Amino acid sequence: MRIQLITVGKIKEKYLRMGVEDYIQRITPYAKVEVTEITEEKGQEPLSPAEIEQLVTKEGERILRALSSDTYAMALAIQGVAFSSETLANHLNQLATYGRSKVAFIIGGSYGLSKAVLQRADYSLSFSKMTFPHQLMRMLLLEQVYRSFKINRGETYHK
Ligand SMILES: C[S@@+](CC[C@H](N)C(=O)[O-])C[C@H]1O[C@@H](n2cnc3c(N)ncnc32)[C@H](O)[C@@H]1O
Repeated sequence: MRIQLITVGKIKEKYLRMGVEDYIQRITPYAKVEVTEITEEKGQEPLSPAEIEQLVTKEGERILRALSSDTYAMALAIQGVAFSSETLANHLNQLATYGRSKVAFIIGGSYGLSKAVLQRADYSLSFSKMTFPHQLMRMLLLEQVYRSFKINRGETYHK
């Protein structure tokens, strides 16, 4: 399986960069991980709703360009569907079974994901109703993807 992680913006904190690298290394025996960092749009704060919409739309256009048409896309969105770790593991397993070998996870920037990206996504996945910073979200997601592979292989991992 090829996992593409599409994220808006870069990771600035060293400890998060190290955590992300660590989980990518751990996932590598199970899947190839490719990170696509989309340039974050900047605006003069405070932004009006129209300016936010414009900014998110521009980021969304870049995200859509980074997604190939045969990629199964999972958007990370607070308002999406909340999965258990087992459900995510099963979802990835099903995709592999049905030959969907390219899976992208998309993490938005400070203002979230555009409507076009949410419409293109095959699924919207929520990690809870809480808002997490996008840099931390990247590490949390990779940990859950790693956990999925461990669950699917029946391998032991921390509870
Ligand atoms: C700082 S958040 C954006 C907050 C923005 N107000 C929104 O409603 O999307 C940055 C990105 O992290 C991801 N994210 C943050 N919290 C999340 C959660 N609880 N579940 C799923 N994704 C989350 C989403 O992809 C979001 O676009």
